Amino acid sequence: MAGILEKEVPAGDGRGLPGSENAPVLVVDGLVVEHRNRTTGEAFRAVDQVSLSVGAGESAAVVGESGSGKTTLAMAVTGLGPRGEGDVTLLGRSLATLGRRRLRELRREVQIVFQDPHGSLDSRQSVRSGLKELRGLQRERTSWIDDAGLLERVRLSPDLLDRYPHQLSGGQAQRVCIARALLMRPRLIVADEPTSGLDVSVQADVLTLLREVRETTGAAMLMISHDLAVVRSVCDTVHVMRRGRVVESGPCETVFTDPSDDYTRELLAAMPGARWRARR
Ligand SMILES: Nc1ncnc2c1ncn2[C@@H]1O[C@H](COP(=O)(O)OP(=O)(O)OP(=O)(O)O)[C@@H](O)[C@H]1O
Repeated sequence: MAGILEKEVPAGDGRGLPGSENAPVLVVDGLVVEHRNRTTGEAFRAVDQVSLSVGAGESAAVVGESGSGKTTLAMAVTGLGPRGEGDVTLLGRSLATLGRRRLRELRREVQIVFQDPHGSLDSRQSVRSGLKELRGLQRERTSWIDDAGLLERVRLSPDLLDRYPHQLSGGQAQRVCIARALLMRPRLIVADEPTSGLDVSVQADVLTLLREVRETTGAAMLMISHDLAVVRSVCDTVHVMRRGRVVESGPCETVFTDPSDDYTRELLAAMPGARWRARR
């Protein structure tokens, strides 16, 4: 199939920011994030000494069962949740050292695709008016493509531009979310369980699309998932999280075929064989 994304996406404004093509886009070093237990009020480490890095054009996954700290980690590195202690470096800049203005500029380089596409879109806005609002926020950065062309890139008909979120299927809504992320030409895409709210029939298409977006834009991707089959189909490296800690990291092929940690083995054993063994 001829890739709709085959045309190159122009570099984002952030190309001028520190961080060469080969330098890691995201480096997390010894990150600790605490929450308070909702019942007892005691602090506990939801993320405990986590270190990882993702380079341009690479895709890293964080996997683990529910409550292992994946979302807390994603929120900390995107600045949407508590930042915690330890260091998060984005495009060569340590988030802790940046003032509010520089932090806001740097955050433009990051786009997040969430699990619930309908919840991510403003129910009062048509697809077109949502895009218009985004363009209004950053005119220069978003002027590289028109709305119809953008939708075509994510294999949606321009006819959908005048629809409201409730008039879109889950798969269509997630494609709109990916289109909105693509419009901003991010250097880092954080995808938090991007297919788990979708029908199985459209999951593979959305994953393929995410992979194409990453390959075409050269963005780095950090994918959060509990689904090892999803991770294996999209990511280069995987970090297995348990109770806030990374218990195993490595290339997907190695971790999935020859895991060194018992917990990873348990996760793999819990997967239906045909699914996680299925290669790209
Ligand atoms: N705002 C919060 N306040 C208190 N505790 C929290 C908060 N957010 C998350 N937690 C707790 O921190 C731990 C890690 O949660 P987190 O959502 O990061 O895990 P997760 O691996 O993403 O889980 P899931 O896959 O279910 O989303 C859990 O015990 C969770 O209950």
